Amino acid sequence: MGVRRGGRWLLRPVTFGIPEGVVGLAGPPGAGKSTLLATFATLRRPNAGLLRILGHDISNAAGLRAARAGIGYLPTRFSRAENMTAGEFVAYAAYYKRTSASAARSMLRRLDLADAAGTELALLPPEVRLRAGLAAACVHEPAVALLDDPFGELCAAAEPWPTGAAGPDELGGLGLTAAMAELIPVLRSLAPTVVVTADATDTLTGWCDQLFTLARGRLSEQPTHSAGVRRGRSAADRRGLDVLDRHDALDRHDAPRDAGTPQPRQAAVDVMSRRPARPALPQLVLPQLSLPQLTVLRARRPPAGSATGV
Ligand SMILES: Nc1ncnc2c1ncn2[C@@H]1O[C@H](COP(=O)(O)OP(=O)(O)OP(=O)(O)O)[C@@H](O)[C@H]1O
Repeated sequence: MGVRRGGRWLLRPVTFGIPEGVVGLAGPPGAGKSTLLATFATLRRPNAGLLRILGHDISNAAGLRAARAGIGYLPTRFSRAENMTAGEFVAYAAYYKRTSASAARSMLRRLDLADAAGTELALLPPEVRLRAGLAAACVHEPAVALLDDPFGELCAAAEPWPTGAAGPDELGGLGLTAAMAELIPVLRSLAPTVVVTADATDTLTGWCDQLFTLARGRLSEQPTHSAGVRRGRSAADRRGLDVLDRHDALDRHDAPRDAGTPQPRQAAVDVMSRRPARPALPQLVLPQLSLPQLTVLRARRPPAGSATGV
C-alpha cells in the first residue's frame, strides 16, 4: 500500500507484513509515522493498495468492523482529555470499546494505576499518564496495539533546559532510562503485536523484536539487538519476513501489471490466517514472531475508468 499526505508519498507503495512481537518504527519528525499508524488504526485509508489487519480486508464494512475490534490505538497527544481522572479515562475507553467496567478496573490494577485512578491526567507524572493511556488503549485486550510515540513526553521531560541546567525532574526522580525500563515490559505485554513509533532509532533499539525506519517515503529494516529472538526464528518466521520491505514494488508501481507477474503476497495472507490464540494477560511473554498479523498487499492497478483504486 502507499500513503500520501500534503501532496507527497509518506509511504511509497510497498508490500510488507508485520509479524507478532514488538515492532519499532523510527523516523525524523514529519516523516509520516503518525499518519502511517493512523492508517493502520483504520482512521485513514491507504492512498494506494490494500490493507489487511488480522486477516480482515478493511476496504469492506464487515472487515473494517472486525479489524477495529482487534486494534488498540494510542495517539501521540491522547492526554488532551487531561481533565479526566485516570480512572474515568480508562472507564470511558471501556465503554467506548464495548467492554465491561470490571475490565477497566482490572486494567487499572494490572497497570499499577489503582493509586492514580482518582487523579486528573494533567496532574500525573508523565510515566503514570502514559500508563493510563496504555490502559485505555488496550482495555479491550486487542490483538494489535498501535502506540504513537509513547515515550515522546518522557524524553521531553528528561531533557535538560537550554541553559544546560537540569530539567524540572518531571519524572519524579526516575531517570529516563529507569522510567523506560519499567514501562517496556508493560508495553510488551499489551498485545501479541505491538507497533511503537519514536523519532530516534535509539529509543527503540535493544528491546524491539523488529525495527524499521521511515524516511523519504521508504521503509527500511534496521538491526535491533534482540539477536536471541531473531536467531530463534523458525522457517515460518522467515517466510513471514520474506514479504517485508518489498520496495521493489515502488519503482514498478506505475507500470502496468502483466498476468505472469508472480504474487508472493498471497503467502503473507495464508500465513496470517493461522493466527494463534493470544497469550494470557498480564503474564509477560516473549512474543512469537511467526505469524504476521497485519499485512499490506500491493494493489492491482485498477482498469482505466474504474471507480475504485483498491
Ligand atoms: N494537516 C495536514 N495537512 C497536510 N499535510 C500534513 C498535515 N499534517 C501533516 N502533514 C504532512 O504529513 C507529514 C507527516 O506528518 P506525521 O505527523 O505523520 O509525521 P511524523 O513522522 O509522525 O512526525 P511527528 O513526529 O512530527 O508527528 C508532514 O511532514 C506534513 O508534510
